[in-house]
Amino acid sequence: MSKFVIDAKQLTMQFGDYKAINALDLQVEQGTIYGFLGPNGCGKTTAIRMLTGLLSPTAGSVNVLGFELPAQAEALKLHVGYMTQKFALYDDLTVLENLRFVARIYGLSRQAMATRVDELLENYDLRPFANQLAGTMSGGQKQRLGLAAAIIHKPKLLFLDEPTSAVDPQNRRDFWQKLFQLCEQGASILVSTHYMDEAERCHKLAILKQGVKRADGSPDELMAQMTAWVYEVEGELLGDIKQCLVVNDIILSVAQLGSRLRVLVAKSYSQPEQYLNELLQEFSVKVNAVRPNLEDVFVTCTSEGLA
Ligand SMILES: Nc1ncnc2c1ncn2[C@@H]1O[C@H](COP(=O)(O)OP(=O)(O)OP(=O)(O)O)[C@@H](O)[C@H]1O
Repeated sequence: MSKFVIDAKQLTMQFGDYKAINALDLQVEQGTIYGFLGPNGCGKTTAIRMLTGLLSPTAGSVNVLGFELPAQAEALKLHVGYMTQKFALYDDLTVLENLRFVARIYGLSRQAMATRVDELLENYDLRPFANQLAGTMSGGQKQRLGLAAAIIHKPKLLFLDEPTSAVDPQNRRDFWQKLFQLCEQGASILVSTHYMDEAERCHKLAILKQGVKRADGSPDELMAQMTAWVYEVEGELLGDIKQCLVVNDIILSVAQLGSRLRVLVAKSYSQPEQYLNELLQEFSVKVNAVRPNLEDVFVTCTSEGLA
C-alpha cells in the first residue's frame, strides 16, 4: 500500500450550481494527524463525507487505505471510524449499552466485545458512568463516549468532524492526548476544526475556503510561507488608528488584541514598517514586527479579495 492513507485528486462535489468542494488534492500520511481548517460552510463536512465513502463525488478520484471510492466504499467502512459534529449515539441507552450496540454493528464476537468494551471504559474514564443514560452525561463525557464508540473496531483511519466544539479547554487537551496515543498505536486521523490551538497540534493541515484549498503543510511551513508581514501597533486611540489602516489595500487585516492592534501587511510591499510609521505619523504609536501564528495564516488565506 502507498504511504498515503488518503490520496485524493481533484475531488469535487457540486450541489446544483454550487461547488461545495472544488478540485481538492489531498494526501495524508500514515500515522499522522491531518487537520481541516476553515470557516463555517467552507466544505469540511462535505469533504469528510466523500473521504469516508458516504457521499459520491461529482468528479475526481480518491483512494482511502487502498480502497477506490466510491466503488469500494462498503469494504472501507470496516476500516474507518467517524465521529460526527453532533453526538450520534443513543441518549436513552446507557454508556455500556451504546458501546455494546456499536460493537455488534461492527460484528465483534461476544468475547471480543466484552474485552474491548471493558478496555474502552477504562481508557476513556467511562467506568463510573457505565450504567448512566448517555443523554444525561456532560459534554466532555459524551465526547469521550463518542470517541470510544468511533474506535471500538480499532480502525486504521479515524475521521473527526469538529469533535471538540462542545467541550472546555481541559477536556480538549485530554481529548488530544488520546488522539496522540491512537497515532502512536499506528492510527491515522483526519480532524476538522475551527480552533487554532487544535490546528497547531496537527502534523499537517489544509486551510479551506469556499471549497477550495488555499494552503497546506505543517504549521511551521504554513507560517513560513505566509504572504503577509505581521506587526503589532501599540498606542492610544486604537479605534482611530484602525480606521486609518483598514482603508489601505496592502493592509490585509487589523484586529484589536487588548491594548494592541495586530496588523497583517501584504508581503508584496517591501518596506512595511516604514509604511506603517508614515501612515500613522499623526498618532503616537509603537510599531513592532512579530512572529506570525496560525491565526495569521488562517486570516491571510481566507481574507476576502485574496487570489
Ligand atoms: N446535501 C446538500 N445539498 C446542498 N448543499 C449542501 C449539501 N450539503 C452541504 N451543502 C452546502 O455545501 C457547503 C459546505 O457545507 P459543509 O457542511 O461541508 O461545510 P462545513 O465546512 O463543514 O461547515 P461547518 O463548519 O459550519 O460545519 C455549504 O454551503 C452547504 O450549505
